[in-house]
Amino acid sequence: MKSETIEKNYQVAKERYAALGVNTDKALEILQKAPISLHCWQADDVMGFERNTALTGGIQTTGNYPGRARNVAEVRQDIEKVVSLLGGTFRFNLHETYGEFGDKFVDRDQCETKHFTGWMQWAKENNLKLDFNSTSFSHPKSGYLSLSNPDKEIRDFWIEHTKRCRRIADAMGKYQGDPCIMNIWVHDGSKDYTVERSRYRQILKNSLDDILSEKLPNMKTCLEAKLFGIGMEAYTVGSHDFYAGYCSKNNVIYTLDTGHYEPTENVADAVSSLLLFVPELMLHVSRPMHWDSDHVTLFDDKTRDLFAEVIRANALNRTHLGLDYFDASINRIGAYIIGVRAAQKALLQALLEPLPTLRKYEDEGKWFERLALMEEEKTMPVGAVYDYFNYKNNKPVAEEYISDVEQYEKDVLSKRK
Ligand SMILES: C[C@H](O)[C@H](O)[C@@H](O)C(=O)CO
Ligand SMILES: [Mn+2]
Repeated sequence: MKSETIEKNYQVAKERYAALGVNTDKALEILQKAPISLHCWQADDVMGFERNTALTGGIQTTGNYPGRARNVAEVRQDIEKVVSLLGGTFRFNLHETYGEFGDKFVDRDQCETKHFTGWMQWAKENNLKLDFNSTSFSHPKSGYLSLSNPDKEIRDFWIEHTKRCRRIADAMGKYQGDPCIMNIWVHDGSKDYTVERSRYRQILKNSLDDILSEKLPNMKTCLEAKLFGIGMEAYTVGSHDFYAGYCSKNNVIYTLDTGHYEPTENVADAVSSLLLFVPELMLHVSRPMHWDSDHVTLFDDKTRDLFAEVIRANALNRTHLGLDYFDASINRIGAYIIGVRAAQKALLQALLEPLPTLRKYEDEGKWFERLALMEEEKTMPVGAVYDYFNYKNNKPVAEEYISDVEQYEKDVLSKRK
Protein backbone atom coordinates (compact mmCIF):
# COMPACT_ATOMS: atom_id res chain seq x y z
CA MET A 1 0.00 0.00 0.00
CA LYS A 2 1.26 3.50 -0.78
CA SER A 3 2.57 5.57 2.17
CA GLU A 4 0.22 8.44 1.33
CA THR A 5 -2.78 6.10 1.34
CA ILE A 6 -1.84 4.64 4.73
CA GLU A 7 -1.31 8.09 6.25
CA LYS A 8 -4.46 9.51 4.70
CA ASN A 9 -6.55 6.55 5.89
CA TYR A 10 -5.09 6.92 9.35
CA GLN A 11 -6.01 10.62 9.51
CA VAL A 12 -9.59 9.82 8.53
CA ALA A 13 -9.74 7.04 11.14
CA LYS A 14 -8.17 9.26 13.77
CA GLU A 15 -10.84 11.92 13.23
CA ARG A 16 -13.62 9.36 13.25
CA TYR A 17 -12.47 7.92 16.58
CA ALA A 18 -11.77 11.38 18.00
CA ALA A 19 -15.41 12.26 17.36
CA LEU A 20 -16.22 9.52 19.89
CA GLY A 21 -13.63 10.79 22.34
CA VAL A 22 -11.03 8.14 21.51
CA ASN A 23 -7.35 8.97 21.06
CA THR A 24 -5.85 6.63 18.43
CA ASP A 25 -2.25 7.77 19.06
CA LYS A 26 -2.55 6.79 22.69
CA ALA A 27 -4.01 3.40 21.77
CA LEU A 28 -1.07 2.80 19.41
CA GLU A 29 1.42 3.65 22.14
CA ILE A 30 -0.13 1.04 24.43
CA LEU A 31 -0.25 -1.54 21.64
CA GLN A 32 3.42 -0.94 20.88
CA LYS A 33 4.46 -1.81 24.42
CA ALA A 34 2.06 -4.69 25.16
CA PRO A 35 4.23 -7.82 25.10
CA ILE A 36 2.87 -10.88 23.34
CA SER A 37 4.50 -14.15 24.32
CA LEU A 38 5.20 -16.28 21.24
CA HIS A 39 4.85 -19.97 22.01
CA CYS A 40 7.83 -21.99 20.79
CA TRP A 41 5.72 -25.03 20.02
CA GLN A 42 4.00 -23.81 16.83
CA ALA A 43 7.41 -23.97 15.11
CA ASP A 44 7.87 -27.73 15.47
CA ASP A 45 4.43 -29.23 16.20
CA VAL A 46 5.12 -29.55 19.97
CA MET A 47 7.86 -32.13 19.41
CA GLY A 48 10.72 -30.53 21.37
CA PHE A 49 14.32 -31.71 21.22
CA GLU A 50 14.67 -34.13 24.05
CA ARG A 51 14.24 -37.34 22.09
CA ASN A 52 11.93 -38.79 19.47
CA THR A 53 8.74 -39.53 21.34
CA ALA A 54 5.20 -39.15 20.12
CA LEU A 55 3.15 -36.21 21.38
CA THR A 56 1.01 -37.37 24.31
CA GLY A 57 -0.96 -35.70 27.08
CA GLY A 58 -4.31 -35.31 25.35
CA ILE A 59 -3.07 -32.78 22.80
CA GLN A 60 -2.54 -33.40 19.12
CA THR A 61 -1.25 -31.66 16.04
CA THR A 62 -2.81 -32.49 12.71
CA GLY A 63 -1.27 -31.94 9.30
CA ASN A 64 2.08 -32.59 7.73
CA TYR A 65 2.96 -29.31 6.07
CA PRO A 66 6.64 -29.27 5.11
CA GLY A 67 9.17 -27.07 6.89
CA ARG A 68 8.81 -28.01 10.56
CA ALA A 69 11.74 -26.76 12.65
CA ARG A 70 13.88 -29.80 13.47
CA ASN A 71 16.34 -28.36 15.94
CA VAL A 72 16.99 -25.38 18.19
CA ALA A 73 18.80 -23.44 15.45
CA GLU A 74 15.81 -23.76 13.13
CA VAL A 75 13.33 -22.63 15.80
CA ARG A 76 15.49 -19.56 16.39
CA GLN A 77 15.78 -18.87 12.69
CA ASP A 78 11.99 -19.14 12.28
CA ILE A 79 11.19 -16.95 15.27
CA GLU A 80 13.63 -14.30 14.07
CA LYS A 81 11.77 -14.32 10.74
CA VAL A 82 8.39 -14.09 12.48
CA VAL A 83 9.47 -11.17 14.64
CA SER A 84 11.02 -9.40 11.66
CA LEU A 85 7.56 -9.21 10.08
CA LEU A 86 5.72 -7.88 13.15
CA GLY A 87 5.50 -4.57 14.95
CA GLY A 88 5.26 -4.41 18.75
CA THR A 89 6.95 -6.08 21.71
CA PHE A 90 7.48 -9.82 22.07
CA ARG A 91 8.40 -12.44 24.59
CA PHE A 92 9.24 -16.06 23.83
CA ASN A 93 7.57 -18.92 25.63
CA LEU A 94 9.72 -22.05 25.94
CA HIS A 95 8.79 -25.55 27.05
CA GLU A 96 11.35 -27.49 29.05
CA THR A 97 11.72 -30.03 26.22
CA TYR A 98 13.32 -27.36 24.04
CA GLY A 99 16.50 -27.23 26.14
CA GLU A 100 19.95 -27.67 24.67
CA PHE A 101 20.79 -31.01 26.21
CA GLY A 102 23.85 -32.00 24.15
CA ASP A 103 24.54 -35.60 23.18
CA LYS A 104 23.81 -37.11 26.57
CA PHE A 105 20.17 -37.78 27.40
CA VAL A 106 18.98 -35.50 30.19
CA ASP A 107 15.83 -36.74 31.87
CA ARG A 108 13.15 -34.34 33.08
CA ASP A 109 14.19 -34.67 36.72
CA GLN A 110 17.72 -33.64 35.77
CA CYS A 111 17.14 -30.43 33.82
CA GLU A 112 19.21 -27.41 34.82
CA THR A 113 19.68 -23.77 33.96
CA LYS A 114 22.77 -24.64 31.92
CA HIS A 115 20.52 -26.32 29.35
CA PHE A 116 18.85 -22.96 28.72
CA THR A 117 21.70 -20.46 28.81
CA GLY A 118 21.91 -20.53 24.99
CA TRP A 119 18.24 -19.57 24.85
CA MET A 120 18.79 -16.82 27.39
CA GLN A 121 21.61 -15.32 25.34
CA TRP A 122 19.71 -15.64 22.09
CA ALA A 123 16.63 -14.01 23.61
CA LYS A 124 18.69 -11.10 24.87
CA GLU A 125 20.33 -10.61 21.47
CA ASN A 126 16.88 -10.56 19.89
CA ASN A 127 15.31 -8.23 22.41
CA LEU A 128 12.96 -10.94 23.69
CA LYS A 129 12.14 -11.85 27.27
CA LEU A 130 11.65 -15.54 28.05
CA ASP A 131 8.69 -17.31 29.59
CA PHE A 132 8.81 -20.97 30.52
CA ASN A 133 6.75 -24.15 30.94
CA SER A 134 7.34 -27.41 32.74
CA THR A 135 6.60 -30.40 30.49
CA SER A 136 4.75 -33.40 31.85
CA PHE A 137 3.62 -34.86 28.52
CA SER A 138 5.43 -36.95 25.87
CA HIS A 139 7.48 -38.96 28.35
CA PRO A 140 7.41 -42.66 29.35
CA LYS A 141 6.41 -41.58 32.87
CA SER A 142 3.62 -39.27 31.68
CA GLY A 143 0.86 -41.88 31.80
CA TYR A 144 -2.51 -40.53 32.84
CA LEU A 145 -1.33 -38.96 36.06
CA SER A 146 1.80 -36.97 36.83
CA LEU A 147 1.68 -34.55 39.79
CA SER A 148 -1.53 -36.23 40.96
CA ASN A 149 -0.20 -39.78 40.73
CA PRO A 150 -0.75 -41.94 43.84
CA ASP A 151 2.49 -43.74 42.96
CA LYS A 152 5.03 -41.79 45.01
CA GLU A 153 7.96 -42.61 42.76
CA ILE A 154 6.26 -41.22 39.65
CA ARG A 155 4.81 -38.26 41.51
CA ASP A 156 8.17 -37.37 43.01
CA PHE A 157 9.75 -37.50 39.56
CA TRP A 158 7.31 -34.86 38.31
CA ILE A 159 7.56 -32.78 41.47
CA GLU A 160 11.34 -32.71 41.05
CA HIS A 161 10.93 -31.75 37.38
CA THR A 162 8.56 -28.91 38.19
CA LYS A 163 10.72 -27.60 41.02
CA ARG A 164 13.73 -27.56 38.72
CA CYS A 165 11.73 -25.76 36.04
CA ARG A 166 10.78 -23.05 38.52
CA ARG A 167 14.46 -22.57 39.37
CA ILE A 168 15.33 -22.37 35.67
CA ALA A 169 12.57 -19.79 35.20
CA ASP A 170 13.98 -17.86 38.14
CA ALA A 171 17.44 -17.85 36.54
CA MET A 172 15.89 -16.63 33.27
CA GLY A 173 14.05 -13.86 35.10
CA LYS A 174 17.22 -12.76 36.86
CA TYR A 175 19.23 -12.78 33.66
CA GLN A 176 16.67 -10.75 31.72
CA GLY A 177 15.88 -8.36 34.59
CA ASP A 178 12.18 -9.12 34.27
CA PRO A 179 10.16 -11.92 35.86
CA CYS A 180 9.87 -15.06 33.77
CA ILE A 181 6.28 -16.31 33.72
CA MET A 182 6.24 -20.07 34.21
CA ASN A 183 3.14 -22.00 33.33
CA ILE A 184 2.28 -25.35 34.85
CA TRP A 185 -0.12 -27.39 32.81
CA VAL A 186 -0.39 -31.09 33.60
CA HIS A 187 -2.48 -33.35 31.43
CA ASP A 188 -3.60 -35.49 34.39
CA GLY A 189 -6.98 -37.04 33.79
CA SER A 190 -8.86 -40.09 32.66
CA LYS A 191 -10.56 -41.43 29.56
CA ASP A 192 -13.47 -42.89 31.44
CA TYR A 193 -15.59 -42.30 34.50
CA THR A 194 -13.41 -41.97 37.52
CA VAL A 195 -14.26 -42.93 41.07
CA GLU A 196 -11.35 -41.33 42.92
CA ARG A 197 -11.75 -37.77 41.60
CA SER A 198 -11.35 -36.33 45.01
CA ARG A 199 -8.23 -38.32 45.84
CA TYR A 200 -6.27 -37.25 42.74
CA ARG A 201 -7.22 -33.62 43.30
CA GLN A 202 -6.07 -33.84 46.89
CA ILE A 203 -2.74 -35.25 45.68
CA LEU A 204 -2.38 -32.53 43.03
CA LYS A 205 -3.04 -29.91 45.67
CA ASN A 206 -0.36 -31.37 47.93
CA SER A 207 2.15 -31.59 45.08
CA LEU A 208 1.52 -27.95 44.15
CA ASP A 209 1.83 -26.86 47.78
CA ASP A 210 5.21 -28.56 47.90
CA ILE A 211 6.36 -27.13 44.54
CA LEU A 212 5.24 -23.58 45.27
CA SER A 213 6.67 -23.49 48.78
CA GLU A 214 10.03 -22.41 47.38
CA LYS A 215 10.12 -18.62 47.11
CA LEU A 216 11.78 -17.48 43.91
CA PRO A 217 11.86 -13.72 43.36
CA ASN A 218 12.55 -13.58 39.62
CA MET A 219 9.74 -15.72 38.33
CA LYS A 220 5.98 -15.96 38.57
CA THR A 221 4.09 -19.23 38.43
CA CYS A 222 0.76 -19.65 36.70
CA LEU A 223 -1.54 -22.65 36.69
CA GLU A 224 -3.54 -23.71 33.63
CA ALA A 225 -6.97 -25.27 33.91
CA LYS A 226 -8.55 -27.52 31.32
CA LEU A 227 -11.87 -29.16 30.60
CA PHE A 228 -10.69 -32.35 28.90
CA GLY A 229 -8.05 -33.86 26.63
CA ILE A 230 -8.00 -36.45 23.87
CA GLY A 231 -8.16 -39.81 25.62
CA MET A 232 -9.00 -37.93 28.82
CA GLU A 233 -12.60 -37.13 28.05
CA ALA A 234 -14.18 -38.06 31.37
CA TYR A 235 -12.06 -36.32 33.94
CA THR A 236 -9.36 -33.68 34.24
CA VAL A 237 -7.76 -33.37 37.65
CA GLY A 238 -6.76 -29.72 37.10
CA SER A 239 -10.21 -28.47 36.14
CA HIS A 240 -11.35 -24.84 36.17
CA ASP A 241 -12.91 -25.20 39.62
CA PHE A 242 -9.76 -26.79 40.98
CA TYR A 243 -7.43 -24.06 39.77
CA ALA A 244 -9.83 -21.18 40.34
CA GLY A 245 -9.99 -22.33 43.96
CA TYR A 246 -6.29 -23.04 44.26
CA CYS A 247 -5.15 -19.80 42.65
CA SER A 248 -7.61 -17.69 44.66
CA LYS A 249 -6.62 -19.24 47.93
CA ASN A 250 -2.89 -19.13 47.28
CA ASN A 251 -2.63 -15.89 45.33
CA VAL A 252 -1.32 -17.58 42.19
CA ILE A 253 -1.73 -16.47 38.56
CA TYR A 254 -4.49 -18.33 36.69
CA THR A 255 -3.88 -19.31 33.06
CA LEU A 256 -6.96 -18.83 30.94
CA ASP A 257 -6.67 -20.86 27.74
CA THR A 258 -9.51 -20.01 25.38
CA GLY A 259 -9.62 -23.61 24.15
CA HIS A 260 -10.21 -25.15 27.55
CA TYR A 261 -13.85 -24.50 28.34
CA GLU A 262 -17.29 -25.68 27.28
CA PRO A 263 -17.83 -24.70 23.61
CA THR A 264 -20.84 -22.49 24.42
CA GLU A 265 -19.15 -20.82 27.38
CA ASN A 266 -17.99 -17.22 26.97
CA VAL A 267 -14.40 -17.44 28.20
CA ALA A 268 -14.13 -13.65 28.18
CA ASP A 269 -16.64 -13.54 30.99
CA ALA A 270 -14.14 -15.26 33.30
CA VAL A 271 -11.73 -12.30 33.17
CA SER A 272 -13.59 -9.93 35.49
CA SER A 273 -14.50 -12.68 37.97
CA LEU A 274 -11.08 -14.24 38.23
CA LEU A 275 -9.33 -10.90 38.58
CA LEU A 276 -11.25 -10.18 41.76
CA PHE A 277 -9.60 -13.18 43.39
CA VAL A 278 -6.31 -13.95 41.66
CA PRO A 279 -3.36 -11.56 41.34
CA GLU A 280 -2.91 -11.75 37.57
CA LEU A 281 -3.99 -13.68 34.52
CA MET A 282 -1.96 -15.44 31.85
CA LEU A 283 -3.84 -15.74 28.57
CA HIS A 284 -3.34 -18.61 26.15
CA VAL A 285 -5.20 -17.25 23.16
CA SER A 286 -6.24 -20.09 20.91
CA ARG A 287 -9.15 -21.07 18.64
CA PRO A 288 -11.02 -24.21 19.54
CA MET A 289 -13.12 -25.69 16.79
CA HIS A 290 -15.62 -28.13 18.25
CA TRP A 291 -12.99 -29.19 20.77
CA ASP A 292 -9.64 -27.95 22.10
CA SER A 293 -8.20 -28.25 18.62
CA ASP A 294 -5.67 -25.42 18.84
CA HIS A 295 -6.39 -23.80 15.50
CA VAL A 296 -4.60 -20.55 14.64
CA THR A 297 -5.98 -17.59 16.58
CA LEU A 298 -8.16 -15.27 14.49
CA PHE A 299 -9.67 -11.83 14.86
CA ASP A 300 -13.00 -13.42 15.63
CA ASP A 301 -15.77 -12.54 18.07
CA LYS A 302 -14.33 -14.63 20.90
CA THR A 303 -10.86 -13.13 20.64
CA ARG A 304 -12.30 -9.63 20.38
CA ASP A 305 -14.53 -10.24 23.42
CA LEU A 306 -11.59 -11.49 25.43
CA PHE A 307 -9.45 -8.43 24.83
CA ALA A 308 -12.42 -6.12 25.28
CA GLU A 309 -12.97 -7.60 28.73
CA VAL A 310 -9.31 -7.12 29.69
CA ILE A 311 -9.51 -3.44 28.76
CA ARG A 312 -12.98 -2.90 30.23
CA ALA A 313 -11.70 -4.40 33.50
CA ASN A 314 -8.73 -2.02 33.29
CA ALA A 315 -6.52 -5.07 33.66
CA LEU A 316 -3.92 -4.95 30.90
CA ASN A 317 -1.20 -4.42 33.52
CA ARG A 318 -2.38 -7.58 35.33
CA THR A 319 -2.69 -9.73 32.23
CA HIS A 320 0.08 -11.58 30.43
CA LEU A 321 -0.69 -12.10 26.76
CA GLY A 322 0.33 -15.40 25.23
CA LEU A 323 -0.69 -17.51 22.27
CA ASP A 324 -1.29 -21.24 22.23
CA TYR A 325 -2.02 -23.19 19.09
CA PHE A 326 -0.20 -25.68 16.93
CA ASP A 327 -1.32 -26.06 13.37
CA ALA A 328 0.82 -28.41 11.30
CA SER A 329 -1.35 -28.09 8.19
CA ILE A 330 -0.22 -24.67 6.98
CA ASN A 331 3.00 -22.68 6.74
CA ARG A 332 4.03 -22.39 10.39
CA ILE A 333 5.59 -18.93 10.06
CA GLY A 334 2.37 -17.69 8.52
CA ALA A 335 0.46 -19.33 11.37
CA TYR A 336 2.44 -17.31 13.92
CA ILE A 337 1.88 -14.07 12.06
CA ILE A 338 -1.86 -14.57 11.55
CA GLY A 339 -2.26 -15.31 15.27
CA VAL A 340 -0.17 -12.39 16.53
CA ARG A 341 -1.82 -9.95 14.18
CA ALA A 342 -5.25 -11.19 15.25
CA ALA A 343 -4.37 -10.69 18.91
CA GLN A 344 -2.94 -7.23 18.23
CA LYS A 345 -6.00 -6.18 16.24
CA ALA A 346 -8.29 -7.43 19.00
CA LEU A 347 -6.28 -5.54 21.61
CA LEU A 348 -6.25 -2.42 19.45
CA GLN A 349 -9.99 -2.58 18.88
CA ALA A 350 -10.49 -2.94 22.63
CA LEU A 351 -8.25 0.10 23.23
CA LEU A 352 -10.27 2.08 20.70
CA GLU A 353 -13.60 1.43 22.38
CA PRO A 354 -15.41 4.64 23.42
CA LEU A 355 -15.59 3.37 26.99
CA PRO A 356 -16.51 6.57 28.86
CA THR A 357 -19.55 7.02 26.61
CA LEU A 358 -20.57 3.38 26.87
CA ARG A 359 -20.20 3.48 30.66
CA LYS A 360 -22.27 6.63 30.82
CA TYR A 361 -25.03 5.10 28.73
CA GLU A 362 -25.04 2.05 30.97
CA ASP A 363 -25.18 4.12 34.16
CA GLU A 364 -28.08 6.12 32.77
CA GLY A 365 -29.98 3.01 31.72
CA LYS A 366 -29.66 4.04 28.06
CA TRP A 367 -29.43 0.50 26.77
CA PHE A 368 -30.55 1.21 23.22
CA GLU A 369 -27.78 3.81 22.93
CA ARG A 370 -25.23 1.42 24.43
CA LEU A 371 -26.17 -1.35 22.02
CA ALA A 372 -26.21 1.01 19.03
CA LEU A 373 -22.73 2.35 19.77
CA MET A 374 -21.29 -1.13 20.34
CA GLU A 375 -22.79 -2.16 17.02
CA GLU A 376 -21.29 0.84 15.20
CA GLU A 377 -17.90 0.14 16.77
CA LYS A 378 -17.64 -3.11 14.85
CA THR A 379 -17.31 -1.32 11.51
CA MET A 380 -15.15 1.56 12.71
CA PRO A 381 -11.83 1.79 10.79
CA VAL A 382 -9.64 -0.25 13.16
CA GLY A 383 -7.90 -1.73 10.10
CA ALA A 384 -6.62 1.69 9.03
CA VAL A 385 -5.19 2.25 12.52
CA TYR A 386 -3.54 -1.17 12.53
CA ASP A 387 -2.08 -0.59 9.05
CA TYR A 388 -0.57 2.65 10.33
CA PHE A 389 0.89 0.77 13.32
CA ASN A 390 2.74 -1.63 11.01
CA TYR A 391 3.77 1.14 8.65
CA LYS A 392 5.23 3.18 11.53
CA ASN A 393 7.12 0.08 12.64
CA ASN A 394 8.48 -0.43 9.13
CA LYS A 395 6.72 -3.77 8.88
CA PRO A 396 4.58 -5.19 6.10
CA VAL A 397 1.18 -3.54 5.99
CA ALA A 398 -2.03 -5.58 5.59
CA GLU A 399 -1.58 -8.55 3.25
CA GLU A 400 1.95 -7.55 2.23
CA TYR A 401 3.48 -10.11 4.60
CA ILE A 402 2.06 -13.02 2.59
CA SER A 403 4.75 -12.72 -0.08
CA ASP A 404 7.50 -12.47 2.58
CA VAL A 405 6.28 -15.71 4.13
CA GLU A 406 6.12 -17.37 0.71
CA GLN A 407 9.67 -16.26 -0.05
CA TYR A 408 10.93 -17.65 3.28
CA GLU A 409 9.21 -20.92 2.50
CA LYS A 410 10.96 -21.03 -0.85
CA ASP A 411 14.39 -20.06 0.48
CA VAL A 412 14.41 -21.86 3.83
CA LEU A 413 11.47 -24.06 4.79
CA SER A 414 11.21 -26.03 1.55
CA LYS A 415 14.86 -27.09 1.95
CA ARG A 416 14.11 -28.87 5.23
CA LYS A 417 13.59 -32.49 4.23
C1 LIG B 1 1.99 -27.11 24.86
C2 LIG B 1 1.23 -26.36 25.92
O1 LIG B 1 1.75 -26.54 27.15
C3 LIG B 1 -0.21 -26.75 25.93
O2 LIG B 1 -0.79 -26.27 24.73
C4 LIG B 1 -1.02 -26.26 27.11
O3 LIG B 1 -0.84 -24.91 27.34
C5 LIG B 1 -2.42 -26.58 26.79
O4 LIG B 1 -3.16 -25.69 26.49
C6 LIG B 1 -2.86 -27.98 26.77
O5 LIG B 1 -4.10 -28.12 26.25
MN1 LIG C 1 -2.69 -23.61 26.85
